[in-house]
Parts: sequence; C-alpha cells; structure tokens
Amino acid sequence: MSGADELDEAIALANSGRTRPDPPPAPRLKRIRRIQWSEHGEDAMEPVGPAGQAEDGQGRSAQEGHTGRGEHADGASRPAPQHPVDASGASGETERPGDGEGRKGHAAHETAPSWSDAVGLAASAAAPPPPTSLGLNRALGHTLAAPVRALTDLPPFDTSAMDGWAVSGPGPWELARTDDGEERPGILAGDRFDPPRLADGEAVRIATGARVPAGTSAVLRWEAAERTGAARLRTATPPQPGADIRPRGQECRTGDALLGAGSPVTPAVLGLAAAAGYDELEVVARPRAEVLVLGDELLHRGLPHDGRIRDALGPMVEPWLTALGADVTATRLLGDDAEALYEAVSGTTADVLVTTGGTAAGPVDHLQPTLRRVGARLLVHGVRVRPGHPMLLAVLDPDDPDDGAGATPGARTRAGAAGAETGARAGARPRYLVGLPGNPLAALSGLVTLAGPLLRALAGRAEPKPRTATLGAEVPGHPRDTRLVPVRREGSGVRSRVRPLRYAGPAMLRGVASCDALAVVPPGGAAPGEDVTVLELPW
Ligand SMILES: Nc1nc2c(c(=O)[nH]1)N[C@H]1C(S)=C(S)[C@@H](COP(=O)(O)OP(=O)(O)OC[C@H]3O[C@@H](n4cnc5c(N)ncnc54)[C@H](O)[C@@H]3O)O[C@H]1N2
Ligand code: MOO
Repeated sequence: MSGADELDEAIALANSGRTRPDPPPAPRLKRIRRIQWSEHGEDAMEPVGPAGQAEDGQGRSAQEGHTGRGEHADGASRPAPQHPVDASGASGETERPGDGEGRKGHAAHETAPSWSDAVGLAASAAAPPPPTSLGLNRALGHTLAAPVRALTDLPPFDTSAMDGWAVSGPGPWELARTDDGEERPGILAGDRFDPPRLADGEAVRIATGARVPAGTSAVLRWEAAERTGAARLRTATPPQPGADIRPRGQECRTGDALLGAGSPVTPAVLGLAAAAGYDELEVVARPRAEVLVLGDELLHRGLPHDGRIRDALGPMVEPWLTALGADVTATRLLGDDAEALYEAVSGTTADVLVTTGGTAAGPVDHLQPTLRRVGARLLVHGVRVRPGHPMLLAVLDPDDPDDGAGATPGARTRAGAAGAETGARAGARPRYLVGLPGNPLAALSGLVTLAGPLLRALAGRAEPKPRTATLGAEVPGHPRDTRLVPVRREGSGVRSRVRPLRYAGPAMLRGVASCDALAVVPPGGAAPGEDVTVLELPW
C-alpha cells in the first residue's frame, strides 16, 4: 500500500462511525470516562472497545507502552490508564483547583489565557524597531515598512510582446525604408533612439521588448508573416488592432500603490520593486532568533537507544522560525544543564530566544527557575490549548525603558527582586523568550500560538486573515481548552472541507507532517459540517 493510500485509510478509519458527544459538560464527562483509547491511536480519533485491549496495529495492547506520566496524549478528554483518576481527571483536566507546584508545574493553568487571548498577548507584546533602508540584494525576508508605489509607468513605453513585424494598417505592407532607400533596420529591445514613425501600409522588423514605433497598429508574429518578393509582407491571419502590443502603463501608472507596508519581501517583491524603479526598500529588519534545545535524553544522529530518543525539535524549529520571518543565528544543544541555560539566556543577543522542553516543573526542567534568576517577566505562563498547554512567553529585560510589553509597577518589582542577576541593558531593545514544551506537537502548538504572532509583531508584519473550513468529521474536544488538530483538505468544492488526521498526539509529528493546516477546535469539540478556523502553516 502506498503512503498516500495508508494515509487515506487511516483518515477513513479515524473518522468512521463517530457521533459528536452531547454538548452539556456533565453527561459528556460520564461518556468520556467509558471510552478506552488505543495507545498508538494517540491521535484521539479512534475509540476502541471497552476492555481497552484493542491493538494499536503493532500488536501492543492499549495499556502497553503508555508513558504513565498522566499526560493526555491527544489533548482530548482521556484518562491515563496507569493512573486512575477522578471525574475531573477523566474530563481531561491535567490540573485541578488546589493542585500545587508539586505536580508538573501547571498550577497556573486555571488562570491561563484562552488560546485566542494568548495569540493576542503575543501579538501585542512587542513593537517593530525603526525602519531601515536596504539595497534590494539585502532586503529579502525583511518586511516592507512603507508601501511600494510605482516610480514609473509599467511598461514604461509601448512594447512589442512578440518577435515579428510592427505593422501599420491592414496588410499587405511595404517594408519601411530609410532615406537612402535601404530596408529599415529592425528595432531591438534597448535601442536608445525612439524608432521613426511608421506610415500607413508600412512594416518594420521588431523584437520582443522593443519600443513600438508611433503609427503602429499591431505586431504581426514572425510565424504568421509571409514575405512576398524583396519588399512586401502579407499574412493569412490579419492581426487585430493592438495585437501583441503591451501599452505603456498597462500594469501600473507612476504613483500607483503596488504593495502595502507589512508585506514580507519575497523574491517576487524584489523583482517588482526593481521593475518599478527601486534600488532600495524601506524595511523592518528580520527579528533575530536563537534556539536552545534542552534535554539530556536527546540524540542528534542514529537510532534511539538506551532510553534516549532523537531530537525532533532542533531540525524543525529553526526552519519554522525562518519561515515565520526570523533570522535564526544559532540552534544550540544544551542538554539539561541549568548553568549552561542561565549563561545562554542571560547572554543572548537575539531578539527572541526560543527554548524547547523543560517548560514544566519536572526534576530537570530548569527553564522557570532560570527565568526567575535572570529577572524575566512572564507575559504568558501556560495557555488553555492542547497540546502545548505549558508553553510560555517572557520578556527578559522588563526594566528596559522601551519594554514593548509595557512593564507594570508590579512586574518591575518582580523583575527587580533579589536574585535577578542581569542588569537592564540601557537603551537596548527588549529580548523575549518563547518556551516551547518538549513534546514535539506541543512545541509546534507553541510556535503557532506564541512565536508566530510575536515574530510578526517584531517584524511589523500584518496578521494573516483568519480562514475557516468545514469539518468533514467530528473532532472530540477538550472540556475547557482549545485543541489544535492537523487536518487535510478534501474534495474540490468552493467551500474548503477538511478532515482531521490520525497520529496527532502531543509526542507525534506523523499527522502534522502530512497535514495542510491546523484546525482550531473550540472547547467541547466540533461536529461534522461545522466551520472552524484553520491556521495555515508558514510555507
Ligand atoms: N505531572 C505532569 N506531567 C506533565 C504534564 C502535566 O500537566 N503534569 N504535562 C505534560 C505535557 S502536556 C507536556 S507538553 C510536557 C511539557 O514538559 P516540558 O516542556 O518540561 O518538556 P520535557 O519534560 O523536557 O519533555 C517532554 C517530552 O518531550 C520529549 N522531548 C523533549 N524535547 C524533545 C525534542 N527536542 N525532540 C523530541 N522529543 C523531545 C521528552 O523526551 C519528553 O518525552 O510535560 C508533560 N508532563
Ligand atoms: O498536551 Mo502537552 O501540552 O503535550 O502538550
């Protein structure tokens, strides 16, 4: 079976025979408690039998191989098999009111912002630096700080669109002659002198891109022309007036707005700007980002062994940030070394430091203590989204006068508390830290929720217009949190229809690697036929 077939079969399987759970929370909790889920089906789409013995396709039972960390692998409502949980646990709530820091550090989740509020907080946390002028050869990937207005008409003159003959009037035509009676030389692209006017009934050779002489009614293509004798031209297919002439100003007139501020400078933008007469562009420079990959368990080549796994985030995060418009200066592999993390965080010169793993409060999760040590201010500490709920956003220099986040007096006190070992960097722009959770899909959730909006704000880029699509199948919800679910487009209708993919558990990238977008599924889930917001991936 081909990969595509397998995928289609997986999609069909994943969505077979499910009906949407009832909307009111209480009955749903009871229903959900009775559902057993296959371990491999961490994609959340495939309920298995009540005995929980369904195999995962690799001969393992539902209980085998579970991490036992009490995680909700799919971000949906599901009990962890090795840890019997009460009704609130069964409802998918990883935290309960009153839980202290002793659990994996998400006590703040109760007060964490909703997913959409978190996106808004990240988007308003920073402001772009003053614009700068860059030569076209250096402007790629930056963001237009000012609209691009045409500095010339395009085309700047009436231009031949084809190689052939400029002709005047209906044929047949006499070849135009010089004063000496010679056949007039053909007109080439770039000829410096305005070509002499054509009289009615005359023709002259012309190349694509050449200036069309005054008096021309059309261009006759080479292949349509027939020379008769030395001095005459005719055709079996007379050209319409204006045929194969690009009139001056066809694309734009001087002063027309071609592109708005906030547009990313793509290769096509560079080409258009050059055509329209620009040598330099006013841009907001790309924000500089640095990536720190945390975790002693990570291997960077070869097969997993001895309890260690391959680093899936180092290879993914840097190009993702680049696609979001950042200039990534380095990806550094730090392991679980608290001192190395402190050095890296306090010493970074990047605008945005992105860490992976260690966001929680496990024994070697050093990120939060490090943020306290450097006197950072948490702007977002946990988000009501699955996967990815421990993600965080901090400003490293909350005492900077131009702290884009606008430090409050309370925040200044916290930042200036004993233990803050970094001084304010006078006059420097604030630096930000985005903490991505270690589970790979949870990290990706942090990229779209916090890193994307923050980088767009720093780059002065416009937020993408929200897009919606109709769900082709039910997506079970988390009772309280938004879910981000990889989906694939299907059908060819005018309305975009999407189908959730399997293998979308927090530790999995298999679903997202073949998805077209992420669906934003509200708390409580979404039924087939319902419209949901979809987030395009940044490429
Ligand atoms: N008691 C609790 N434990 C956990 C909770 C919870 O609420 N209570 N939440 C779980 C969730 S959800 C997530 S997400 C993680 C977040 O933890 P961290 O950000 O501290 O991440 P780590 O513990 O370092 O790693 C988690 C997981 O991901 C693997 N990992 C880490 N980095 C990578 C990488 N670069 N490539 C591939 N895999 C990576 C790591 O080995 C762990 O398996 O906490 C849960 N626990
Ligand atoms: O559900 Mo966790 O936040 O894997 O992401």
